[in-house]
Amino acid sequence: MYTVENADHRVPVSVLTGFLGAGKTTLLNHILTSDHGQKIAVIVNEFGEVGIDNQLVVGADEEIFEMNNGCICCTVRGDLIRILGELMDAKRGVSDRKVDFDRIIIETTGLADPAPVAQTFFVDEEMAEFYKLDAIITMVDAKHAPQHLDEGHKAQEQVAFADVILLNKTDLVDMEELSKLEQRLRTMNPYSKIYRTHKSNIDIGHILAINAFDLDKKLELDPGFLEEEDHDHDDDVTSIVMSDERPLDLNKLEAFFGKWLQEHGPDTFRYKGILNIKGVKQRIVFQGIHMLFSSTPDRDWRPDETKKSEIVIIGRNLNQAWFQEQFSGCIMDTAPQVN
Ligand SMILES: Nc1nc2c(ncn2[C@@H]2O[C@H](COP(=O)(O)OP(=O)(O)OP(=O)(O)O)[C@@H](O)[C@H]2O)c(=O)[nH]1
Repeated sequence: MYTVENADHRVPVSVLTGFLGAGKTTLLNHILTSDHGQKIAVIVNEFGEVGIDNQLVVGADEEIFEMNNGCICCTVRGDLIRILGELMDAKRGVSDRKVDFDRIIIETTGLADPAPVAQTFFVDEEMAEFYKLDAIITMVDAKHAPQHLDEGHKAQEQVAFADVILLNKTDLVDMEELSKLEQRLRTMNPYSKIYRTHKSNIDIGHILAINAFDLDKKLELDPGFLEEEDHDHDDDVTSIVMSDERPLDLNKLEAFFGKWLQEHGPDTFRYKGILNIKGVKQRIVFQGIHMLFSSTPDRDWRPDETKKSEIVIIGRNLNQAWFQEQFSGCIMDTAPQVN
């Protein structure tokens, strides 16, 4: 269980993930050469002996830290924590080395599972106090994505975890293919923002300092998501959206969450929600990654807004009927609340 408070003083971290060759290094170069006026420390994880990516990254002012001996998500997570720890000490001035930076970007290998990387910032208390996970940015290669998604769990997971998806290499496919792919991505992950890019060219404001992990942020679902239909693909990664305006029963909800985490935690990659709980004047916001779950009271419901619970779950082989039944079981048997 984690809570996030006084988020503002912490150093934001962006995690850049994506399929092999999708354009991560191109994006990194775009960020580092843009006129953003920030000092960025970059942690590059290259799978293999030689960190070729390091040589391709431009920008002399930035500090590049390299992790070489394996994939960031498994063997080197300790290495990631070590580097983050060293950077923290260097910024605090408690080590011989002085490095100043305003934010960190971690470029992961195309094979990395984003979950353990994201979890690092919640599980380790010292990390959580110093760093704040800003967003997971996933690069998707418009040309090869359909094949990658058909073939691999990892590609699907990277889409599942994304807060922002950059649909890159738009020059290599026609509009119809692009729209079809975008729809497929949206079905897998309805709450990420999707931008189409060529050569990873994107307004930096769309990807940095977006606070995607902030608990008090309103749940932002793509408004067109529910209306569109394209069920050509049998992706194991899918999403479930549940909502209701009637208040929820807290005790039943706790039982539901208990069962959820115990029985379905490994399958639910990311979830977010806003809850309208009977007798509670604030909105309750919650989110989680697998079994790491947190919920906190947010602002009061405003008199002019409709109180509404809304839950989005992204995961693998989700049992939609089970989730819907459990959620429905938490609804108090009353008419919708009128403000
Ligand atoms: N046609 C086309 N090529 C692109 C685009 N964006 C990047 N590329 C090229 O695609 C290749 C791979 O780009 P990178 O930025 O190295 O991709 P990456 O995700 O860092 O690759 P890995 O580190 O191997 O996973 C390079 O040759 C880029 O110049 C694009 O929008 N269109």
